[in-house]
Amino acid sequence: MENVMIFDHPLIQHKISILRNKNTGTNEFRALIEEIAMLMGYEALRDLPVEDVTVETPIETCETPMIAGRKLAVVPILRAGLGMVNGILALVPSAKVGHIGLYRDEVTHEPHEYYCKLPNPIEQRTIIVTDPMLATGGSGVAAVDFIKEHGGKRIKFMSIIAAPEGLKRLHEAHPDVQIYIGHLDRCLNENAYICPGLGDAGDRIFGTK
Ligand SMILES: O=P(O)(O)OC[C@H]1O[C@H](OP(=O)(O)OP(=O)(O)O)[C@H](O)[C@@H]1O
Ligand SMILES: O=c1cc[nH]c(=O)[nH]1
Ligand SMILES: [Mg+2]
Repeated sequence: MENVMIFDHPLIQHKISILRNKNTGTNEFRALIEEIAMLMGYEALRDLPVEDVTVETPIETCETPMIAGRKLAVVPILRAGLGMVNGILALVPSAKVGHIGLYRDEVTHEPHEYYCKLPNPIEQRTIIVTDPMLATGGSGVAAVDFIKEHGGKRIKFMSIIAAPEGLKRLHEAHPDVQIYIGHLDRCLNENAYICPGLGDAGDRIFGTK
């Protein structure tokens, strides 16, 4: 699938396996989510724009590329996406951070928006949307719809675990969005949870269960 990258790096797979374990506690879970986001971000930011700056080395003056951090925005989908933000900021500390608050209705599984604040203007920025779980894809599609309505153009979407249903839905709704997935799982269950998945990512990151 064009614009879809599914990671097969052993470090990412190893860390995802620890996340899946129901006995992994909140501290370790949170740290792993951040580490995986950083590893995925390293690859997802491969095409980040750079600008030449003048630097004096001990030998001579040269023109050398640096990342224009102000051109990146990280936009987590609350709550669980928040857990990935510091992993990206460790790579690009000067990136701006927006927030989109969405929760899934427990019965219909439809996303409901409760908060949105994006860096302004957003048009010129590369935007990385983070959410560890891409299940039905409803939240991902709604978040990207929203960012596009606000003028966002260069959008990347990063999820640690995806169900085939959610990946297909997001890719079909937004084929221009570059999607990065840590692992593609088997399917959704009757409650729209990912199988085998890792349970409720937000609850596990914030210890709310
Ligand atoms: O692809 P979907 O079917 O839309 O499901 C995925 C969404 O569900 C979870 O959020 P949740 O509603 O549990 O909110 P939370 O992050 O606050 O726990 C998850 O973090 C995604 O945002
Ligand atoms: O498996 C799932 C599906 C949606 N949200 C989660 O946190 N986990
Ligand atoms: Mg949740």
